[in-house]
Amino acid sequence: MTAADLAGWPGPVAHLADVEVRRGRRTVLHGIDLEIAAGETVVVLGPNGAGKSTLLQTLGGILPPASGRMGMVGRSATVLQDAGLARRSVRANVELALAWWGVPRRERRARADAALELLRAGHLARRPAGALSGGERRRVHLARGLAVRPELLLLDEPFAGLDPDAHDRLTLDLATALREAGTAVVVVVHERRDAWALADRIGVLLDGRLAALATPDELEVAPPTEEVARFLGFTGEVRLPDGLLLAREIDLALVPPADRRPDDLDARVEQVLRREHGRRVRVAGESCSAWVETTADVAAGEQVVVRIVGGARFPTPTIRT
Ligand SMILES: Nc1ncnc2c1ncn2[C@@H]1O[C@H](COP(=O)(O)OP(=O)(O)OP(=O)(O)O)[C@@H](O)[C@H]1O
Repeated sequence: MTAADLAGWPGPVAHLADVEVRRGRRTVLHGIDLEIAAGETVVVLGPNGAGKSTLLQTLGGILPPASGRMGMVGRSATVLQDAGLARRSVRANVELALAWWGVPRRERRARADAALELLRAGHLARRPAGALSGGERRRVHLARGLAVRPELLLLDEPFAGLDPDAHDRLTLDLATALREAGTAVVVVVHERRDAWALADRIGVLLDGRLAALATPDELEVAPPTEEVARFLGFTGEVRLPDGLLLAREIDLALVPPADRRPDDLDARVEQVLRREHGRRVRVAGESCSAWVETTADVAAGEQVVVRIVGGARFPTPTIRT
């Protein structure tokens, strides 16, 4: 099936239903339910060893499920972060991929150039592939993946190993390129901010299970479980009369004691870490233990007043010590 056959097709480009995947005798993915809609970007986040690469390999048809159902419309293309390039020009490398995918010779050059442009790598077309920086090489790989116009593009850690500026630029350019190309994509990333920058939906993979699958807005407001919330950075804990609040640094604020309200919390500053702007302050009190982002000039040992301005609420308290 080709992309043309998909026009007007309402269903997902790929779906997994109750899929289990084994590696050797170990089950590394359990009960995975996932549908990827045409044009959608699904970002997969999870700690090391959670099964992210295994999920990509399953979607790519490399690792068949041991049980469950899996369906795919058309073809998938996988872009590995450290795959090699042929010792030819950048454009020739993209054209090679197109040839391999059966694209007629007369179409290859225009499609290669368009894909390179999409990744802001048009100026690299005539460069030898061996003479690229890490960030440039990554763009060429991604252009190659987009040029073949797969029904589903699979990206495994596209930003790994880039310096912070190259990382930020590529995140932005990839988000734009994916929107313009309209290709359905599943991307594994390590950093939460990349997930938020790219995703239509985010899947959180914990210990081989899809512990959450939701839009960035939904996940930010209401992570489904404590485990997911903690993984997403809601690591501060506040004991409430009716449950537990898990909080990110920005969900709590230090307020001047004179402004104290009845719901505010008393705490003591335990640690102060400078950052480029402001400070991260570790506070602990009778009912809270958390990091708070602040511009206030506080020192370890000081008593402070903490206000709750966000966070995720859970009914059953399970404070860890
Ligand atoms: N070839 C293999 N044979 C057996 N077990 C494997 C193999 N590759 C991975 N595993 C195991 O499967 C589990 C999932 O690995 P996977 O590489 O999918 O995780 P990941 O989330 O991509 O991790 P990372 O973030 O470290 O890349 C891990 O426990 C890993 O040890």
